[in-house]
Amino acid sequence: KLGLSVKKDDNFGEWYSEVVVNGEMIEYYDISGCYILRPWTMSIWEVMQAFFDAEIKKMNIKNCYFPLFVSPGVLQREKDHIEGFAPEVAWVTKSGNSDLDVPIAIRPTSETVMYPYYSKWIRGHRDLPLKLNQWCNVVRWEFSNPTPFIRSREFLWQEGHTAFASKTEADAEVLEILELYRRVYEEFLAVPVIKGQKSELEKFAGGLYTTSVEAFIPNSGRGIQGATSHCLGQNFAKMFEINFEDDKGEKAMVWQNSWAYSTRTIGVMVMVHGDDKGLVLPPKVAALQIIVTPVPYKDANTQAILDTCAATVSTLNAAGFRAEADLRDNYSPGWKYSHWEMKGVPLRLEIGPKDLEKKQVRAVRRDNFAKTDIAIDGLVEKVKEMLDDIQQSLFNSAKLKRDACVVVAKTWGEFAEALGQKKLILAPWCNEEEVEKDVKARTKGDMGAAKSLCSPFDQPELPEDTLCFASGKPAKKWTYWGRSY
Ligand SMILES: O=C1CCCN[C@@H]1CCCn1cnc2cc(F)c(Cl)cc2c1=O
Ligand SMILES: [Mg+2]
Repeated sequence: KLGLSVKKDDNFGEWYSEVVVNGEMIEYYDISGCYILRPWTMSIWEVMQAFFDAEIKKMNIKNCYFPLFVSPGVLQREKDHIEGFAPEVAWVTKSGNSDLDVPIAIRPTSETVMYPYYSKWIRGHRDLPLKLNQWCNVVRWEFSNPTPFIRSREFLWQEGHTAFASKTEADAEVLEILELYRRVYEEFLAVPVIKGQKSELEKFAGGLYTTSVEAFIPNSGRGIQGATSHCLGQNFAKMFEINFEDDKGEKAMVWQNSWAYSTRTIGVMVMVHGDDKGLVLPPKVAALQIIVTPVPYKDANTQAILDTCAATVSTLNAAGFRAEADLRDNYSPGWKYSHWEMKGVPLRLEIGPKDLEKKQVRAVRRDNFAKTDIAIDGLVEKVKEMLDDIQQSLFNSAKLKRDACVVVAKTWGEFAEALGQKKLILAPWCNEEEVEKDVKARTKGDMGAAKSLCSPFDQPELPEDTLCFASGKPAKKWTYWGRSY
């Protein structure tokens, strides 16, 4: 396993697919758009899952599991927005040699699977709020260029589906969940995101409004939806007759939300932090935070070096860190350095004869390659400090880089120029759907059209006479635009 054959800034697509394979996160599979998630990926997924699962349990949201298979009649219940998605529904049509009388769909999302039972279970206001989540896989047979983690035909996610007696409760939960998504990205993956609302054109067609956390990939100049939290209003309640007798004895429809994040989060993290030596993992999610490597020297006391490595690992593990020693004697120190750098391990501790003598270790950071000699005495404290600093500085540098990509555009000319420079564009918009469609039409091309990404909750000042960048009409709000995944 030598180094990468391309540089991140020279051939981003090729760099990405090599990094996820050489970093032992992904193995390509013989079915297009499907990928093997190796342990190095699953450990990252599990760290995020542990955090998010604990947080939703504090909100009294319960986990459940609904079937993978959807009967066709039920899937078509929500026909208005389904027809747009019909081509990506995967169907089971046979078992063994015999055809099924009725083909069965594989869930692309679970609204139509779950809501007939919400209707059955919700009778009176005492049955509310009903708040369920499931950790599962979904299948969408997409045809646009598949990319590990970012766009695959099967992916892992959580999908939350909640029902309330009032809109107020639903509105509050939408934002509570969105804040958890921000924390997943910013506190665990060290990726900056923008919280905002989707336009009418970009929102989930079956819902009332959509909020999202939007990330940005500087190398490709593309925005990417990081996670999404919808208020569904009473649309699904109407369709699936999910109503209840309220405390005044009146019949009322429930107010619902649905929200999800997926393994796409991991792809975003790789794209943002990776470098030309491979993965760069934020310590919070790294399966291995510290790798200890012996640097044996011809006549030095090799056994003492190996013993010190092992002892250092037990000390660090006892202190709650995820540390291992690479004591394999069939690989050189140099080989080990590039191997663990490729896998993105945040911190390496080298122990050679000199270090043994001085009762110290040589610490090497993965993010900036800084080398520091640390006394074995007080090692745990120093390692904690370094890992915290790596986590914070990964976020800080990603935020600086993302902010440097943001351009404010007030006219079409400025917008088009910024788009050509692969920027993330913040522009005043009249909020008219026709104008948004026009922007898409005018920017169509082999790089894909520009689209609205979100209108940030954190709105900059909008002076009275500000005009829309695209229509020249009075602007209503600031909105982020760009090409996207
Ligand atoms: O984004 C979320 C959060 C978690 C629960 N679901 C919603 C909406 C999902 C939209 N969506 C997304 N993709 C879909 C693909 C399909 F083939 C079909 Cl039939 C439907 C959909 C579809 O409704
Ligand atoms: Mg889709």
